[in-house]
Amino acid sequence: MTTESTSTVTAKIPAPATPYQGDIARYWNNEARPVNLRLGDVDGLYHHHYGIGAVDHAALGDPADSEYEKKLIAELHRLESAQAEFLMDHLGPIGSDDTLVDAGCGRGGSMVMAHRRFGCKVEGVTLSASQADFGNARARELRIEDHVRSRVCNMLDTPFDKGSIAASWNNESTMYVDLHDLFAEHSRFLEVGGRYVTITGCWNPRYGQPSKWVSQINAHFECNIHSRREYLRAMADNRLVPHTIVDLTPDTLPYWELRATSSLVTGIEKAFIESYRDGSFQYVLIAADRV
Ligand SMILES: C[S@@+](CC[C@H](N)C(=O)[O-])C[C@H]1O[C@@H](n2cnc3c(N)ncnc32)[C@H](O)[C@@H]1O
Ligand SMILES: CC(C)=CCC/C(C)=C/COP(=O)(O)OP(=O)(O)O
Ligand SMILES: [Mg+2]
Repeated sequence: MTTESTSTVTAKIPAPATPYQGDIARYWNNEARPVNLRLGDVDGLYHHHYGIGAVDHAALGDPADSEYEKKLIAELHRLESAQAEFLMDHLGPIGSDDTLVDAGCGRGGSMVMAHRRFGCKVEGVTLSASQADFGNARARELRIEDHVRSRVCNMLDTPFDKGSIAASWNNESTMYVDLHDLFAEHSRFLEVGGRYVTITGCWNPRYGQPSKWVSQINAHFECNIHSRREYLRAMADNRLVPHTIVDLTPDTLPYWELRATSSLVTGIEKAFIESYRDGSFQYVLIAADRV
């Protein structure tokens, strides 16, 4: 929907902090998978996360119908937006004067949703200049650029003042960073009493070690999935006290099972489905209070 390639915010792009961050910037600068763009085209909210909730089979109708694929795309998108709404349900009371931070903001779909829901400012950071440009162009189209801004910035080293942010989140973006470094930074810019929320995939310590499926997901996305144990330990070490933990694994499986039947498959569907089924991988929400 938006293809502008320049923006005032991203005009000066900082050098990557590490060679790995350079790899991740390149990865997301070059990403243009139909499974993300065609879903975003449904209503202009572009996500890079997965979905939760029951599939509405009545809305999908008959697979033999010529409109079925279009309905399937709309249904996958509805489940992805439901995931972002569920994350936002856990941010606590947010007023229009507050500022939120989306750490690893992708193309900015969640930022638009948060602004629409709370009327607040939302600051997003991504390593990818194309993503930041895309998000800023979308915000201009929606005339919300005074409230919603993406910038190219390392989430481990942000410009936000100490204690200045009411709530922050990572939506499927924690697997690219060291969790101690990440939570130290959220803890620094969050106000005391503020809320931190993540939805993430993590390997399950009860399984033992990362399964072959988890290793496949890491290789596919060039990321490094952490264990559930690591999240809780790193939060505890950084004044983030878990308030709510929800195992979303059963809620995300219908999304994956539906996606696996679509024309937009990317080849990673089997690894998610098998690892969620064998218990080696979990999809979780963790909401924590900054104390
Ligand atoms: C899977 S996408 C998730 C995007 C978004 N949260 C969403 O839900 O649509 C991962 C994002 O993390 C970002 N990312 C990874 N490492 C980062 C870092 N060190 N600093 C800032 N962003 C980072 C990538 O640039 C990308 O935008
Ligand atoms: C839960 C885990 C382990 C997530 C890894 C991070 C990631 C790449 C998320 C989805 O991005 P995307 O929407 O660009 O991926 P896809 O193209 O597969 O939809
Ligand atoms: Mg996607």
